Amino acid sequence: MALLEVKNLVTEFHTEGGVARALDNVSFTLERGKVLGIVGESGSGKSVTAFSLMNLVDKPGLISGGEIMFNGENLRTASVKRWSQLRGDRIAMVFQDPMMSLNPVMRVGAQLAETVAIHRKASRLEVEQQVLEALKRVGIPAPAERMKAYPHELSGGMRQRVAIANAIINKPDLIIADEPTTALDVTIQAQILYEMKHLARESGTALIWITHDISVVKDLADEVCVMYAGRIIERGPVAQIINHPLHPYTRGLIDSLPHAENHGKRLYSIPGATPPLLSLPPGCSFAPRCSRAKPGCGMTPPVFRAESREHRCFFPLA
Ligand SMILES: Nc1ncnc2c1ncn2[C@@H]1O[C@H](COP(=O)(O)OP(=O)(O)OP(=O)(O)O)[C@@H](O)[C@H]1O
Repeated sequence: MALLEVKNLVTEFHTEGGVARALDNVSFTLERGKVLGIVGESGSGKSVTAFSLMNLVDKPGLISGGEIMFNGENLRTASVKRWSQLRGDRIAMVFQDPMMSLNPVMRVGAQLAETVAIHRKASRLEVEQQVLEALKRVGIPAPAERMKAYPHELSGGMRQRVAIANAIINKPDLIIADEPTTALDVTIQAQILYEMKHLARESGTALIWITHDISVVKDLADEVCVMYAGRIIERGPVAQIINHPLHPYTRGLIDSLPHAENHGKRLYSIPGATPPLLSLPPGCSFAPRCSRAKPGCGMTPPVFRAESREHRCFFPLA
């Protein structure tokens, strides 16, 4: 049994202008200990996916359809009490801004200790050992000293490491990381990516890594879902997605990456912008931006097809 099975997940926002379907029948599977990358431009639905999985979608948003099976349990019907047991223990999240999960007026050690103590009974000494261990595992130097610090006394990179330590401390089955390295400089980004992958492998934790940058998932993920306007438009093993994308949108994301051959040249960018969810075109939502689009593409939305791989395109790349 897969750790996580998401089937036809629909999340909508009921706004004054109408109902915006931010997730439209999103489905994927994640095995224990594996890394899934979710990529797409701004507004494609990546964060809404994360918040839906954590049951953190707030009004005017609502999960209105589909199933989220986690360890065989249907999370769509889980009670508030069950969610408080799961969140921070079996499923944890790391945000782009570490202060989303850290308390600014609490010392680092105390907050990590609280994350442990909420979920299990342990002596003060045992908890302290666990906190020290978690801080060490995320590469924080002099962890005994850092335990006494407040978050604002740490650098951005260190704060993010503390947030990651807070996420891993109870050895969850799943960590959802929503662009956690975007605000950090490139060397720290690379270190954190490497360490997260290592941590996940070591402890059998599955990882969902959300990013707008497809190059980030290249060395990190096992599988990738590419999202566009609330739908997964292509899904598969990372090497296949990067080396042989089937959807022109995925191709566009890859072509927008800087690499040796386009050094010094103007970088490619996909023309146009993601359409607003309240006025999606009737057919393929990427068609208005797609250089390969044919008249039929604008008629009906493409369904998910599984040919050589799963994708949503009427005329996939060879
Ligand atoms: N609170 C909200 N009210 C109304 N619509 C919302 C709300 N939150 C999200 N949406 C809709 O869901 C869409 C997807 O948002 P989401 O935050 O998931 O995008 P994203 O892919 O994570 O983008 P980014 O990389 O910029 O964070 C938005 O474009 C917006 O139309």
